[in-house]
Amino acid sequence: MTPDSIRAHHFTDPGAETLHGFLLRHVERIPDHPAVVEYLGPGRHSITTYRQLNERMQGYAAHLEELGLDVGDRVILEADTSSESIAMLLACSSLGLVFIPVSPEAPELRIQMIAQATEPRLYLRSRTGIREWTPSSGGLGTFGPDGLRLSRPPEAGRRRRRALTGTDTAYMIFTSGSTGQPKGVVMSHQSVVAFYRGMLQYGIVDETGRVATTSPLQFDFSLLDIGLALGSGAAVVPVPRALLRWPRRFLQVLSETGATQVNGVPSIWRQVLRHEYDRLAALTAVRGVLFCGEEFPVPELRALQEAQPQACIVNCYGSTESMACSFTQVPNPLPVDTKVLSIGHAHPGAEMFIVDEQGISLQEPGVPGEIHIRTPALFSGYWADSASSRRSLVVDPEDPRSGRIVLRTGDLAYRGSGGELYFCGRVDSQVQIRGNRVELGEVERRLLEFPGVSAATALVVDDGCGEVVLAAFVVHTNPEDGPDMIQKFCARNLPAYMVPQFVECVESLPVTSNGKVDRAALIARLALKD
Ligand SMILES: Nc1ncnc2c1ncn2[C@@H]1O[C@H](COS(=O)(=O)NC(=O)C[C@H](N)c2ccccc2)[C@@H](O)[C@H]1O
Repeated sequence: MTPDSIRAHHFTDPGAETLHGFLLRHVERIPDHPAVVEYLGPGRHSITTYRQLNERMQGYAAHLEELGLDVGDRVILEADTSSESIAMLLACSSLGLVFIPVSPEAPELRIQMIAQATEPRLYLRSRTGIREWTPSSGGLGTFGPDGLRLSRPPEAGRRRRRALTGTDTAYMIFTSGSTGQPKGVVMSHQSVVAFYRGMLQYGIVDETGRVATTSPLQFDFSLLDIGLALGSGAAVVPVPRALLRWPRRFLQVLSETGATQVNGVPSIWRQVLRHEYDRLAALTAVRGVLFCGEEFPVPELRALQEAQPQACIVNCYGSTESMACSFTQVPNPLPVDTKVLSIGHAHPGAEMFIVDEQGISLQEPGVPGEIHIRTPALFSGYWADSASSRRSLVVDPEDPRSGRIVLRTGDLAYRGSGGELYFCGRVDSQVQIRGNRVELGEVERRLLEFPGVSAATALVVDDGCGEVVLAAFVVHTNPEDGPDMIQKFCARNLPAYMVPQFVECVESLPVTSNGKVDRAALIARLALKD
């Protein structure tokens, strides 16, 4: 029986796999090593060491601990990635508080929806925040380098839990809701640590690494970046969101902070490749690039490889429900006939497999099936939505009697000759056009073969008369080749029902807050054209 007097200070069972335990495991060994390198403007950046990060976390945790919050209580963190927000998420983790990152740029309605759904005990905003709106109930505060300031304490609560276990929730990420109501992906400590352990076996960065992170904290890509850096004894380099859309400034941040690894969705490279190719090529300190979230258009990927021949480019596939799944190095140079990138095999400790509509596992090359993932990094479920959880967390179709749960991804892939997988769209992105089943990705890949097209998005809209219209938006560098040239090219290379009836050349594709192509915005633009 452990007397209370020697109970762990932060209610953490020493044996538990916890997020804060994992991310701070190098503190004792390299206390004076850079943990976070923050760009402050031309010629200025600040360094937070592992010791300083740990001290700031302990300071935040000591203040939070006085508030009578309990394991499992929710804390909304409105912040971008910074040394403070990392220290704050670690502090929450050390007390078993569930942090829910939301972007300072997130629409008010989205934050209100998340607050209403999760009933947070505390709403914390980084000191640099400018939002006027605040939740009407629960504790309220801001945090910065000088600590946590509460403008409204949380209602008094009573601690019921005795210790934090690995199955307790570390964080919740709300999906973008691009395909319906945003869902809260509930991630346990042991799942996120299991994912980190799998990822770190690739040795993507070493202790000299500086990992530039370009995703909003509300997108779990940022949590991958933080885990990749701190788990490797390297440093996190947050790229200020406001500079990301200015190619020259984006590259200046990378150059002045000494970034060696640049992580982000494909769209972060689009304007850089178009307008600052030479400055990108001058960035010789970059040793690696990792992208995820959607397919990287092959013409743009080739341009990135040419500008950064020394960089190892990794295609990271996965969904928030298991954080990510596979890390596949892009061949350098890409073979000339490359149409689709491999998403390879799952990280060590996990396994991807594909099944047909009957749930039969597919081994033969070239036959598409739905990706399922066996992994210890599974999410716990969607917050307050057991029906959706049951659709994603299913018994292993290859061994249903075992009761073993796997992730059903909703993604389609087929096997290559070596058993590796090739992503080929989402189950729900299969559309019927005049009675024919069409994979929109196949139309996009064909559009990308037209000379000068660097990015393309195909989608279907209802023409109001019960028919669907196949439309395409393309980023195209030879403006004299108009949409009709592209349509003729498609007509020569695709069956008639796959030829976009509407093609528009655009300077850039709209992106969501997470940096993915914003298909809803494109559909809305089409609707306005009627
Ligand atoms: N490399 C890909 N090629 C092609 N389609 C993809 C790819 N990575 C995802 N996707 C797509 O994006 C979906 C997941 O979307 S998501 O839930 O918003 N999560 C993410 O996109 C980020 C994901 N959690 C993550 C975070 C950190 C590293 C890797 C992956 C997947 O189901 C795929 O459809």
